[in-house]
Amino acid sequence: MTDVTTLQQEIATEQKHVDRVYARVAELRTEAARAEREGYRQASVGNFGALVERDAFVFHAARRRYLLDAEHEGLVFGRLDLLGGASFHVGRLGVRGENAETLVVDWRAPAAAAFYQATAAEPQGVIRRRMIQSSGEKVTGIEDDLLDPDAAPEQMRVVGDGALLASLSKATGRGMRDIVATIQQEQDQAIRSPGGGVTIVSGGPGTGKTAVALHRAAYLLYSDRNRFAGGGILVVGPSTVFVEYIASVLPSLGEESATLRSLGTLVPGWSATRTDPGPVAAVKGSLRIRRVLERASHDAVPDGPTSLRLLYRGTLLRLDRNALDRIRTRALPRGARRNEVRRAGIDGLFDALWAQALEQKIPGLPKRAEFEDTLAEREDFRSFIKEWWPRLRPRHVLAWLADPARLRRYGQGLLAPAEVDLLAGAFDIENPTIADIALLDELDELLGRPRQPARAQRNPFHVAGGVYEVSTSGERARAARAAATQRPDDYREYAHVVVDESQDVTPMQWRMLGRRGRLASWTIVGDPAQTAWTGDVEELDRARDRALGSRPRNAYSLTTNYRNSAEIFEVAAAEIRTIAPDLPLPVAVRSTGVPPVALAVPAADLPDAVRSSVTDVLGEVEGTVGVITAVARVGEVAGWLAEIGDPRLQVVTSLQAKGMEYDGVVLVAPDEIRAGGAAGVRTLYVALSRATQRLVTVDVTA
Ligand SMILES: Nc1ncnc2c1ncn2[C@@H]1O[C@H](COP(=O)(O)OP(=O)(O)OP(=O)(O)O)[C@@H](O)[C@H]1O
Repeated sequence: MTDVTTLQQEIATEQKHVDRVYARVAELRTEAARAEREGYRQASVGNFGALVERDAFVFHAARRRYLLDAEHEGLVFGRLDLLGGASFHVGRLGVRGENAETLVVDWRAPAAAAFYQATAAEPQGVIRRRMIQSSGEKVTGIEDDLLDPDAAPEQMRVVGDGALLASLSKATGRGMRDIVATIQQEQDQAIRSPGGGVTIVSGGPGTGKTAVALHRAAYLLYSDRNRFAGGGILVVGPSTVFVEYIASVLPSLGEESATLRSLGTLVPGWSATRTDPGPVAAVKGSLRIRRVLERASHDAVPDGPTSLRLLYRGTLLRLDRNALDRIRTRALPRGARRNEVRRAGIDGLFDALWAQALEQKIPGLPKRAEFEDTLAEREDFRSFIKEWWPRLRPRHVLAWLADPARLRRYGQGLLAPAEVDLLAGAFDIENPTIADIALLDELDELLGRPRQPARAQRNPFHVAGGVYEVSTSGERARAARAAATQRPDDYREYAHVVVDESQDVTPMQWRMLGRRGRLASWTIVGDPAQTAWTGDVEELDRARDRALGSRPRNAYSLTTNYRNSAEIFEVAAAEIRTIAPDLPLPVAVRSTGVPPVALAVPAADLPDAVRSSVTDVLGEVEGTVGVITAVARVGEVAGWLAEIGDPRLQVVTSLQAKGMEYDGVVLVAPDEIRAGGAAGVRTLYVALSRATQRLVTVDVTA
């Protein structure tokens, strides 16, 4: 133990430095605000080039001010003392003094890497690593690691024990705890993996995969801002609940250039939160469904015209259903995109009608070109085309799958009869599921877009009538945080794509992601043991490899569970061991001495038991409490708890619980989650590993 005076003296030393840093930050903030104001004042002067320069200047000043504000809390969190006597402080932001001397090194800078990577075995020139804890601007604690005792000068003091455990024992509240100060070596290596290629991070529950993914986004933006802020970083998570949960973390990392989406909201115009039952999801997620969709995209429109009749110069020309079908199929060879080849369909009609006209020897028949022009101008012909070959949207075609007869036809030879039965009734275009979104995206590609005449390039600064925009970047600067949302809705040129909980991405979803990452490097984080996928595993690997392309890969694995108490993880581990006895599991580093509670009650008593467990757990933890239950039960359970009305409480399905973290968890009827074989066990494993402090399971007795 460190004696109190030594600790106080060391805190006072650090406080002195921290005070100096905050004084300097206050100056920098004033300078940035002044630069911003000055920039605005120049708005009415100067030529076009000067205005652009001013825009850039204002933008950078505003961004700097925003970062200084955002990173205020706990700005300095570490210090390294090096061989040779030098030392420096590490923090959320790099800060220089008036004479350009370094006051704080940014945690993402190469110089700070040793703060995370040095160990006693490999000190990397570091003698003492110091974690500085603070509240606001006040230093409240210090924890040291002496990495190279032999090199330590006599007067060097070492205080505290176990900074990591100290930070882990804090309640988490809503939103992931910011781990920037306590990143561990194995995590740091994944965070700083090269910006190109594919970085694959795997690890069991609570090993910090999500934390690593988000810190990596922040690191990439820092290390190559031009490339990654310019193109943008897309971060994809499994559900909207999860995306909301992590959304607060990126701003706290000082990053605003990342776009966050769930798999159900990746396609503009759709926001799906509903999940399909496992077996349905497996069929909808499999690559076979792509061929089913392609067939649908080439099929005749339901309720479309079944024949064409035209009176031409007193003679009736007619095409019946078979003829129309033949023309359509000829115009749509495999791979053709219906919305792009409408012209071929119309040409097919002209061919057939012209042949009839010749055959019937219509008196005074003009040349073919004139014949076509006359027809093309006729209202009856035009309205036929509109109905026979309308512009199809993905939603139209997906809706056709709700018709069992069509589904059977499209699935012929691709889907087993039992699979067709499974899918019958599984499509509701008014309320699509998360899996349907990937199908809509696929259909968008299969259908294509009508060819538009090329438009003249617009000068982005041109407003109208020769007037040029002069204040755009003022707005841009104010909206610096919203930069990501300024991209068009269907933006697909991301510089980097981060996929969290990647074990649950289906083959069809990999295709959807692949379309958004054609030019990107990738970070993929996941845990195969947590997957709910019941479909073909090889197919899944193939689809993933295809999306990631031949880019070089770097794999990292994380081995320490920072979330669960050892007591809680033991229960989760026992569950997954029933199907994977040899699976390497992470080590939970923290013990609370509080064993999880396992209740079993008759069905009639379940509501009361759940209510009282939830009330107890809310009383025992300071932060959030998650009630996790099978999908089919969630509405009912939410009803039981409606009266509690505590904002810390969240009722979620076992699928929505993916990636989430709560201080206390009440798991309702775990058997119902387990039902359904290995995937059920994996889903239950996820649910059991969500709690940091308290876990109660409430089973139903027979
Ligand atoms: N080095 C660390 N120091 C302190 N806390 C950490 C560290 N790494 C991770 N944590 C914390 O551990 C918890 C779990 O992290 P995270 O959610 O990223 O894990 P995960 O691997 O994505 O989990 P899962 O696969 O179970 O969803 C979070 O509260 C995170 O802040």
